[in-house]
Amino acid sequence: MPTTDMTQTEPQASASAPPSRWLRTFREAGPGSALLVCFPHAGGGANAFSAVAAALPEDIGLLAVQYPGRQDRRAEPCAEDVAELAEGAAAELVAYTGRRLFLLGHSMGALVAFETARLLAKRDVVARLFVSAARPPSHDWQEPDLDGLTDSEVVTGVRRLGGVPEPLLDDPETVSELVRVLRGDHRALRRYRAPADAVLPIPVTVLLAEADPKNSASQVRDWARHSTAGCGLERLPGGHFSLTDAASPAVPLLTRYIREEAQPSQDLGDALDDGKGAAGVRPAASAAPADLIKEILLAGLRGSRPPLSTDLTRLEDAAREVLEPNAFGYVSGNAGTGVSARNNREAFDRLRLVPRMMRGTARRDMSVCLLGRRLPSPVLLAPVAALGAVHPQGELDTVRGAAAVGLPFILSSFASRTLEEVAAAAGPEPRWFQLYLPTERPVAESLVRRAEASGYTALVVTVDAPSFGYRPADLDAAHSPFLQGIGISNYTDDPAFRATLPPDADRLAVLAHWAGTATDPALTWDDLAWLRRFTELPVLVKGVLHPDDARLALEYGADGVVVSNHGGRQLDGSVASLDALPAVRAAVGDAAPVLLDSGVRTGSDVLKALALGADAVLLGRPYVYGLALGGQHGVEHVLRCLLADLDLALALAGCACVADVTAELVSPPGDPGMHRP
Ligand SMILES: Cc1cc2nc3c(=O)[nH]c(=O)nc-3n(C[C@H](O)[C@H](O)[C@H](O)COP(=O)(O)O)c2cc1C
Repeated sequence: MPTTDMTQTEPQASASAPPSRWLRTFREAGPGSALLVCFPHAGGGANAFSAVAAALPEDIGLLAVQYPGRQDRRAEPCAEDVAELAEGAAAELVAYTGRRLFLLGHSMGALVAFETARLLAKRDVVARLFVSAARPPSHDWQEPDLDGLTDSEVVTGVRRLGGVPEPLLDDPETVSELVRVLRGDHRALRRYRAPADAVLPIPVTVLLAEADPKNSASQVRDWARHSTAGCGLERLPGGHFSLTDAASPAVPLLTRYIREEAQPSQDLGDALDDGKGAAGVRPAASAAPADLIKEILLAGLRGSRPPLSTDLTRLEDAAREVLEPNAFGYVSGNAGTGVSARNNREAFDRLRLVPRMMRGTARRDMSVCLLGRRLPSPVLLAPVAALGAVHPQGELDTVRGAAAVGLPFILSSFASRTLEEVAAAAGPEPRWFQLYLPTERPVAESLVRRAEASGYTALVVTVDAPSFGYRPADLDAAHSPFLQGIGISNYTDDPAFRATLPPDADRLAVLAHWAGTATDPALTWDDLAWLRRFTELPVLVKGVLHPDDARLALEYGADGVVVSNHGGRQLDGSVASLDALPAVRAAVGDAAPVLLDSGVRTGSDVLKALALGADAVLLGRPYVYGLALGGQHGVEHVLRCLLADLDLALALAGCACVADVTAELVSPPGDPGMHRP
């Protein structure tokens, strides 16, 4: 039960601010400066934010919303619903168009701030929404009906959460006022229902206090479903009222976000940069990938840190915090004992690089030519099914993030958005389509024709999944995103697929039919030859580990192969892709491209794969975790980090371009890490 704070002093009236019904100005902070706009909890008033205002640095202004029915608006009745509060605040915030607004809502205030941000979305004034001690709008908050409780029962709830000094709770007048306001606010809160389309185009940061009895990481994770621009979690010490405590532990964090996003000062950027152009927070179009390092460090001087770790191996743990457990199990899970996935990492870790010095690597070219097209770097995004289980914008945010960096996204057959929707989101950037050959040939043909018509420039036929692997993480939870209908969008409206269904098929019948036909355990190489005959698109065969399979793939018409053990998700005890790579490359020769995935996490991993004969690599789970943590921006962050790491690794290894990365780069004979083809 949110509580009130009726003890604090009034904000200073600002000489420049117009008289306002809804907004109290704690500090204007000068024209053009960023403004933090605070929305109080149920029972609370604008003054709840006086400690935050006092602790914020002077370059950030602070306004707090005053709801009717309390403090200087005591004479007015409390609002009937959250929408009324949001409309009041938004109507006055419009006057601040031209400033960068950061909305901060505490407890019930988070819903009001969220609805206010929705109302202001078209005006593009709100840079970020911070929500504290609050469950997502789509959740039932399960607040008690205070009209059915006695005053002393209400006060017991207030005591449990803290936030009101104990002596005030012994004062009958304060208690009666507090209970009146709380009852009014709770009526508005209980009436609130998030609209179905309640998604913001701005990033959201969730502030979660470690000892908040009302909110846990699992209860707040669905905030991610309400933003298309990414959602991150920040932890605070303390309880439900940690944000507004006198110690204000959130202030350094709020300051960092606001300074980073409130139009960085060009002068400062110029002064700090060593004369080669301003280093803003966003990358310059012409910047080398490794310039990301300079950008991050310069932004650090302005008080900001990257929103996600630059160590991509740490994103799995971070994603565990924000993903619903079944979704996390689906993405992170492996086949059986997980040894195949461990083999992948062990193979990368075992191999040693022997860098060369003094080779003039000031300018590097990471581009590669693949299937007749030049790509900016030897990295693609691996096909991953059902990305809608990870983020509401799933494949759309992924392809947008990939397009921002210029890397091709390989769309899975089992996507949660149709291949046409994804093509539209990709714009002119390259995209490939991964095909699971279904039992029904007309369905395969229809999918391929649609991919051709939608501008996909290559097909990746996955052959290591005649059935899904034995994955205890999914089985223990008796969970699969597909059973919820996530990941079958390419089929449900496909005319050839629909033609194979009985006319009266209900949802379950559609799912059962899809599950029984979407992959084909009876496939042989002849099926590849059939595919080859009816499409002009280049075809790569994914999931090859044995050199003879690589030879057969080419013999039956493939244009290249992807060495992969599916990230360790199919056959338990499988050889690592990296260990299988040299023999596959030897079998294929120089005639066709060989790509590799499974276990790639760093720039040095990419270098090792290139040194052992790969033309390019596919990145798997790291970008999926980026998607979970930050939508499109999360994907972009992961890709930019990997490319910066790779660019730097090339320089440090003495390679000016990808062609310079040869078997000579891996450790010499006699070393236990020796892996030359
Ligand atoms: C959740 C998940 C779903 C996947 N879905 C597909 C798929 O639909 N088609 C496919 O060919 N590979 C799929 N893969 C395998 C990836 O394409 C890739 O081979 C693997 O993720 C690489 O390993 P890594 O995650 O260790 O980088 C999936 C992998 C994951 C983690």
